[in-house]
Amino acid sequence: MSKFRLSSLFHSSSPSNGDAEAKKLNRRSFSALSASFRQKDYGETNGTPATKSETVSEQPASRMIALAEKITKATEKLEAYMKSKNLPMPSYDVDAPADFPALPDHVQLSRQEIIHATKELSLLAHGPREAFLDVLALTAINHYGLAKLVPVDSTITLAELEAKTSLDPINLARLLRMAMTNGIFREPSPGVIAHTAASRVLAEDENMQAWIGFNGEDIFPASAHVLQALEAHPEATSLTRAGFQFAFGTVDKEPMFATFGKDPDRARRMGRAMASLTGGEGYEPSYFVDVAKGGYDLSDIDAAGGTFVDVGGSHGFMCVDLATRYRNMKFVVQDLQKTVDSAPKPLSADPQVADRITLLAHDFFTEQPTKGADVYFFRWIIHNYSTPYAVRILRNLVPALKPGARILINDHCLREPGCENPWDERVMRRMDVVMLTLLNAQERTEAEFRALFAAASDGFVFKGVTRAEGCRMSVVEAVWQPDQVVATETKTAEEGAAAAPATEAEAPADKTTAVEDAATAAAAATPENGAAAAPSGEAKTEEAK
Ligand SMILES: C[S@@+](CC[C@H](N)C(=O)[O-])C[C@H]1O[C@@H](n2cnc3c(N)ncnc32)[C@H](O)[C@@H]1O
Repeated sequence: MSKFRLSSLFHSSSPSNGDAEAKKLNRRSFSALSASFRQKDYGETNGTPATKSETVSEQPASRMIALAEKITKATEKLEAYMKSKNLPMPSYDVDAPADFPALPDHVQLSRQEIIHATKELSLLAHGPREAFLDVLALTAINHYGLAKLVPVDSTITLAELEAKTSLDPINLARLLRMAMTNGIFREPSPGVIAHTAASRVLAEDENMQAWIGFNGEDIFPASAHVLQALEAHPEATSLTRAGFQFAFGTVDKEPMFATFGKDPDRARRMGRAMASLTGGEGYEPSYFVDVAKGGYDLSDIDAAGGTFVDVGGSHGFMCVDLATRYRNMKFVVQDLQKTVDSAPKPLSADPQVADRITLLAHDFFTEQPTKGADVYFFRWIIHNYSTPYAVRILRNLVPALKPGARILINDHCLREPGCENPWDERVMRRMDVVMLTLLNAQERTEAEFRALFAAASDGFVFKGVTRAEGCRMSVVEAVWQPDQVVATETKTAEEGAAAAPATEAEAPADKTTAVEDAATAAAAATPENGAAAAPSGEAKTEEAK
């Protein structure tokens, strides 16, 4: 029976601290919630999905224990029967039977009890915000705003609800009832609809609405077309030939950001969704800024009054944090013209901070204009691009680099399968596949980052990857050592086929124009922009800092 066990996700790896826990539960981001799987158990205060007989506020802990006991008893019954009949125990070993053996009714009942009770226990352990699993029902409920039409404190009949939507009664009921199987809404009596904690989140949390909309209406259709994209263009490097373009009829026409640039509501939805994902626990800028937390130490550069360039730095929130910590060095935040234009001015209320930060319009597909800086920093940039584009971005630095200049990439860095805790592994690998789906881009392993620098120039000496405890993002570092450059011209010619975009549609020049057109959308995808509009108290607005 060894392979058939409750997920290790439910085991706590460290006891929770009251303040930290409260902070986490208040934080309205999906990454924050998922992080609780890495570090905490939910304890006795967590709610249950409401059932007909029990509500969230009644005896939540006893429901968890009752379910666990039910699972144990039913499992014991099932196992006793199987042993008595000499049946093979359930297993996921390669030679294990693919189907359960036929069981007498009373044993089959035990098996069903295990399935239902583990599902309910799993929902409880996830918490209401993570109950959002089945795509169609959820997307439709979100699209039609049904959660907002159901009163929080009372109930509504299906007929009353139908009168408030354009959905017909049959489809309305079937979508709601499908969602109920995931703890979203409940039907306390036939035809009467009430909220659960999960559907209430859907009614009240705009970040969640954005996340479900982006997932269901953008990522989901794009995912369904990834195979078509891969069949047609197996190299999967073009920004205009991803699943997204096949889904929305824009193959060889425009990258995703350009499409979103034409539709501000859709762009805002993506911005808010991405902000919720990457703006929370495990992704805070402090993991880079705060040396005590394992962040990157810039004291030597600060002491020398050096310069830090944040390439694609949006509105400069990282540099504001860094300049607040390091009081001597200077900062340049580079982004597309429209993003620079929309940045708050001054960037910080503290003139000592603001005066050391320069905002500069720069397209990273052109030559780096800030020469001789100490650090060139890319946060959430390189993972947006397939290798030919990423190499081009790095190579555009070369004319500006002085010996010893550091290039820091702040992205996910994928470890060997199974080395992350299961939840983090899932989050990071899902992000990797979403990058493929939308942009033909990717998350990278250390070896892949190393290869990226090697393809860009021999002058980049790869230093390695560091990652602060509790952070999902890594810092990938290379140093410019021009004496390492050998036969640059020969190498450039040799690697051309591998590193340079092969077709006109893939050429960065193409992409640059499209991205310029879509600067608003691209900017909307940044954590601080999305969070600025969010209701959460954790919003990372510049004003808030
Ligand atoms: C995903 S956001 C990352 C922003 C920021 N580095 C962070 O950590 O949140 C990507 C940023 O790259 C900018 N960007 C996109 N294309 C660009 C280009 N060709 N040149 C410069 N910046 C660009 C966008 O405007 C946006 O601010």
